[in-house]
Amino acid sequence: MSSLSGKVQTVLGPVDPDLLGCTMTHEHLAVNASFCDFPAPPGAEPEPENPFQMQHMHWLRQNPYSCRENLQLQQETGAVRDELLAYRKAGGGTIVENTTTGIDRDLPTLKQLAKDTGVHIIAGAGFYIDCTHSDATRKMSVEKLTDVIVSEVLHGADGTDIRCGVIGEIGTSWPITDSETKVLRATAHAQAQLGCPVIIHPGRSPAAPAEILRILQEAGGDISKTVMSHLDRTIFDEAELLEFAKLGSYLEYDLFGTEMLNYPFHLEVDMPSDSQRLRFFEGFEDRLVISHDIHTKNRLAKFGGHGYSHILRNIVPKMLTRGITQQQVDKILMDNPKHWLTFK
Ligand SMILES: CCC(=O)NCCS(=O)(=O)O
Repeated sequence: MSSLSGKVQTVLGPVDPDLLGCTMTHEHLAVNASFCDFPAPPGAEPEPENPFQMQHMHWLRQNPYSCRENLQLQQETGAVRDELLAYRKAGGGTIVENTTTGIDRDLPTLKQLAKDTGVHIIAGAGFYIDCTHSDATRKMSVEKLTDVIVSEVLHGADGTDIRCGVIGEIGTSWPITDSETKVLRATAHAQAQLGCPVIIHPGRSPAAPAEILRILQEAGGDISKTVMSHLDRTIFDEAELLEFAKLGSYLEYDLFGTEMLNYPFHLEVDMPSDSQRLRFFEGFEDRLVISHDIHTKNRLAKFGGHGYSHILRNIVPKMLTRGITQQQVDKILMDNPKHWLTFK
């Protein structure tokens, strides 16, 4: 195991896990989400000419991926800084920033944001979904990919000495591609060396999460230190969720604040509302983590969105009125992230 054992690695260096406080396990503070560009679904109104105006807020919320400018979150560092200050005021302590290679990870900006706001920021190592892999990434062997990931954690990434504290979000499509399979195996090998946390973006099929865990496990990964993201758009059947939970990963509901009629990437999916998300929680609090996965401008407070404090300000009170106890809330927001993020 590495010298990071018993610590959490932030962009400002290793910290004692007890310092993390409330943690959002899946956010983006600076990401270029152009790869998400998607035409509005059949029947939707056309894109307004000047979309960031009050009268177009509803259109943007319903069609966030059909407006290219909306996908440039990396242009909004000032607004993100203000939001992180508000997040601290609302009781937030830590944010896991899930931007990996292929979607414009910006470690110097993350480091500056952490210094300016006092929020602990944990950066992600590794590679996103296949369509963002470069030719060089595709050509790498599992061994080479492992070396790159290990180096991003131990020495720093993107030509900086800023170190990543988690592997992921590692992106997969459905079906999982050859290049993604190699990255998953490399992720498992790197995790076995480092004893570090891993977080996965599954493809959009209920079969994807279990298949990913199978590949990781076969390659020596530690499922108990792995988060499966985006379950709120992936597994809807209660029995299927129960079966998946038995595999032992953390279960992540990370699209809080996303309420849209047509989920363009999979029109068969009915995106749950925030209230409906809470219905999946019963009995899982020992393995649950939650977040917003903000990756578009319209979700920032500056553009009329819910911002990074939505869970702390609005969802926690709703959890309490739905019979989730304060002790369970603390597990979900503090204890589970802390245990996941601590190096073995
Ligand atoms: C970069 C963030 C991202 O792509 N999130 C996608 C979320 S989901 O729509 O696939 O659930």
